[in-house]
Amino acid sequence: MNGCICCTVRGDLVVALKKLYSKISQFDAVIIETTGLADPAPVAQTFFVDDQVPEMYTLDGIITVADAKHIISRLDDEKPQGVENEAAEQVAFADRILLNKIDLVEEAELAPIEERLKALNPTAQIFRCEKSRVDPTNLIGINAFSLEKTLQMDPEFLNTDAEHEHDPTVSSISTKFEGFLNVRQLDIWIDEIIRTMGANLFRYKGVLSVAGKKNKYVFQGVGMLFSGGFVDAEWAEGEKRECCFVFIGKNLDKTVLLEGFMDCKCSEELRFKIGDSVVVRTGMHTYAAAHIIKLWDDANAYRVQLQDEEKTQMFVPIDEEDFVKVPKKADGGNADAAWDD
Ligand SMILES: Nc1nc2c(ncn2[C@@H]2O[C@H](COP(=O)(O)OP(=O)(O)OP(=O)(O)O)[C@@H](O)[C@H]2O)c(=O)[nH]1
Repeated sequence: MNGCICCTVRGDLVVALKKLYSKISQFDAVIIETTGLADPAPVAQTFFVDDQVPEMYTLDGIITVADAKHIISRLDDEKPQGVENEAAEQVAFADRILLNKIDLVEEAELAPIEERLKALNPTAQIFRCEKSRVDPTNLIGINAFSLEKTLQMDPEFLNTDAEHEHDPTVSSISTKFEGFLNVRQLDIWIDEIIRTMGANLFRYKGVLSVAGKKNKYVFQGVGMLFSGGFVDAEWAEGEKRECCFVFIGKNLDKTVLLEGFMDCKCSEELRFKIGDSVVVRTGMHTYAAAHIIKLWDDANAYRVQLQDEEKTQMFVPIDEEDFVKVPKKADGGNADAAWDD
């Protein structure tokens, strides 16, 4: 179910664990992956305070994955009064810590990061890794969770009435629409929001239906690190083409994010056809007369050939007046004149 695993813990999670138990012969263990914003305590508590769950399952261990590039900023986050720092909680509750993405920081930065983690949790073993590649025998079947140790750290651990508050400044925004998106416009937009709000973007991801392309496009990022690309999965015949995204972060400007994403929506139908004479923007203040030679080329709306001696070819990424126009007839296709207004 959607929502916060730590808040719905006495509901959905317990029901799911009990249902799974009836199929226990078909699996070895249950791995619960919380979001980075979950409080681990109530999740772990489930294995001790429910009437039946403790007889069905043993809590083997809590593994926390820390992003080497971002963990210090998350630990330094100032939280509103009464709100726990989730990153600190997750580190403190861990039996094993994967210090992941070590390729994104200098080697010399790792030791101070580990010191910071050890200050919060002196006993958890730390594994430096990339792409979380760690021998699974270090993580599963380790019998590492200790109730005694946990109660020393958090005497209220077994108190089922304890409430926890989430940071109200952290939220998520998601939306989807049916149709197509211009991925070149998305690149421009993502660049801009990374510049303006990147530090507050904890996680963002989406699956997009790109105009002119058969394959699905997946974009995702953490903070200012964005990646996106076509994946090895085509839109199936008859499958509804749609675009969806989610942003999770702090002080999100939901209107800006929604409007920016919707601005990338486009029609697969283009205004011009192959052979049409147009005027295209070639730089900030430069324009040139051209002919359309290809539609939807490498996710760009057009490929055009300029009417210069070299017959230069270029992409026109977006089918909008700012990028490509009908030449003004009176000027006989004078490129500069097309942008006079
Ligand atoms: N450079 C680098 N990137 C990594 C590493 N590990 C994961 N990533 C990238 O980080 C992004 C998030 O990876 P996920 O494994 O989906 O992380 P997650 O936190 O479980 O993501 P969600 O649960 O989907 O929020 C992806 O783009 C990964 O390719 C790493 O060691 N180095």
